[in-house]
Amino acid sequence: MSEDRIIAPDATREDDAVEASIRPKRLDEYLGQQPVREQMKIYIDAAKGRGEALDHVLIFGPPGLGKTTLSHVIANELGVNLRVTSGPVIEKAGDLAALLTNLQPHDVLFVDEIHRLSPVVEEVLYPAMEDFQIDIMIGEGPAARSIKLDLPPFTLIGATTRAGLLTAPLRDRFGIVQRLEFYTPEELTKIVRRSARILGIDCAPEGAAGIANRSRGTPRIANRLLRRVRDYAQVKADGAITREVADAATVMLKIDAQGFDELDRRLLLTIIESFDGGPVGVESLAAALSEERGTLEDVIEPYLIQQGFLVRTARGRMAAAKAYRHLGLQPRAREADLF
Ligand SMILES: Nc1ncnc2c1ncn2[C@@H]1O[C@H](COP(=O)(O)OP(=O)(O)OP(=O)(O)O)[C@@H](O)[C@H]1O
Ligand SMILES: [Mg+2]
Repeated sequence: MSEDRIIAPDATREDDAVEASIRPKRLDEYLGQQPVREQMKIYIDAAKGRGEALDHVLIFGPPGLGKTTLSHVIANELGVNLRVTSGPVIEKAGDLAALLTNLQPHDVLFVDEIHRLSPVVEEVLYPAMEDFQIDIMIGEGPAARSIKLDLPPFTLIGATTRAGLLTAPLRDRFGIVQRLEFYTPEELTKIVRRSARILGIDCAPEGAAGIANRSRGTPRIANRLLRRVRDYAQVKADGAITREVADAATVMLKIDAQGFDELDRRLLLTIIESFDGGPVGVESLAAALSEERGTLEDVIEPYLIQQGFLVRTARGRMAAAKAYRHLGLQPRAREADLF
């Protein structure tokens, strides 16, 4: 299996280093996401049974939920090569053509951040996905001519943090669309225990649960927290991760019982204190927090919304009554009634 190295924006160097050992390789190691797993198993078995390439797959969901991992798992289960690239890396139509013409039949081409493909490159992708053909221009000026190339049947897997960022014609060309959801604490507990086992970390079930509860529903955060709590256990305790050690370590890391960090709390507090509870537009909120709008929308908000602390309305973001209570504040009558 050959693959190029990818570094996701939110994955640190250390994440990448341990990634290789703990990243699930088979579908039965891919924990949680039950509907996605069940469906993908059927589609994969069916494609293999017919001896065809799997239909193109679009995977979307917030950072760290397992989009890249799932694409590796799919290629492994299909028993084919995985070629990895990303939207911003493919600058010219020729770059994409080179990637596509080098594929073996039934290979998977994984395009991370597929919403960031340039329009010119996207145009080349349409016939490639639909008819396994590309039109490329040879030469320049009056001598330029277009030639049609046949491609081997392949599977494109596209990943994006939000499906809404994709153009409609691109989205329509994916036969399989999977949306990843935040993981439950039980699912994350299983993931933490599996990672601890692989990394040789002594972690009690309650310790794993303590870590899972504070991981914002996200496996990448759970695995990262596990390593930080291990450090704490090694220096401040006897190396074993118990519930007490997990609690004490996460307090040190300023992660609260909800799994919120300082930025989460600052966002809620800003809406409440600077914008009177909202509604406040995302641009104003991003400016007040000195954060990028994209970071707010992709990384911070989804979990706060899913947990019912933040509400997205037509007129902007509002803090829910839960947010006031969590911060030890009194909800106004309006929030108390509404949410
Ligand atoms: N279903 C799962 N079961 C077990 N571990 C998982 C699962 N999904 C993800 N992980 C772990 O979480 C880490 C992060 O997952 P991954 O890199 O696939 O996220 P991503 O959705 O591609 O994030 P990004 O949007 O930043 O690219 C992986 O290294 C993997 O170990
Ligand atoms: Mg990824």
